[in-house]
Amino acid sequence: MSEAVLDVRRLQVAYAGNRALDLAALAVAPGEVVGVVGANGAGKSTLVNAIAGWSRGAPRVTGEITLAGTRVDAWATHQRVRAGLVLVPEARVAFGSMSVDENLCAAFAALAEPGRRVYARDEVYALFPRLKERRNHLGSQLSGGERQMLGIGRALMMGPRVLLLDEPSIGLAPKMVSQVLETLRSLAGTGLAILLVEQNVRAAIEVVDRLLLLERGRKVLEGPAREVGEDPRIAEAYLGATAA
Ligand SMILES: Nc1ncnc2c1ncn2[C@@H]1O[C@H](COP(=O)(O)OP(=O)(O)OP(=O)(O)O)[C@@H](O)[C@H]1O
Repeated sequence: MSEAVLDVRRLQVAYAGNRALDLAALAVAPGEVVGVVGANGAGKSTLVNAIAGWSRGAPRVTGEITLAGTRVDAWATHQRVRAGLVLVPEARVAFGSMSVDENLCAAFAALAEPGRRVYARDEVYALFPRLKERRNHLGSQLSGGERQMLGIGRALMMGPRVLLLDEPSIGLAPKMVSQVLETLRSLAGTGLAILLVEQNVRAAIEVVDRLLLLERGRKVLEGPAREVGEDPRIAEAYLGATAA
């Protein structure tokens, strides 16, 4: 496997003194899709938010986050985005009162550098023809799946090296879930590194290379998707997720 483009070590996050995450190590290589699963409150969102440098509230975050060989953990969110560490937030539209087209045009335009593909708006439309059909619709009028496509499209226009996604399948119809996840798989085929938080374990197993199970902020299992998928602890998490 090629060298990691995202390398996370000793990442600890606490909210008001309560430890929400304590992760010894996590690495994602170019072209790799790593899935993070776990029950509600396991620390999945906390993990991707801490890597992106974004948070609700004011958690205390310590640890090393290295992007393409450069430490970024002391950087502000926008600096990490400029460097290619881009979070697609959970089912939200950037600008609800702007059209799809305007939302895409408002994406910060990254400089092309080796290891980064900066998508043009029309390339996003080629990837998601549905968004092109809806180009003049307001962000607030989009369905859950269309919002997710718009979020991914905006992220691609920022020239990501690493794409972080927080539950892209949430609220989507099963067909749309597989469409979005398959698109992520094909993006990884172009060399993009993807870290994907997913409650839909069954769908995630279909597209990820490696799966990591978090419990109470700690990694309790990590391995190739198929192997880990057979572990009873994953089945429990999966059943927990479907019962919710
Ligand atoms: N802003 C915050 N302030 C205080 N505690 C928080 C905050 N955000 C998360 N937590 C706590 O940190 C822990 C991890 O939460 P997190 O949202 O990361 O879990 P999750 O695995 O993403 O859960 P879910 O699947 O429900 O989204 C939980 O105990 C949660 O209550």
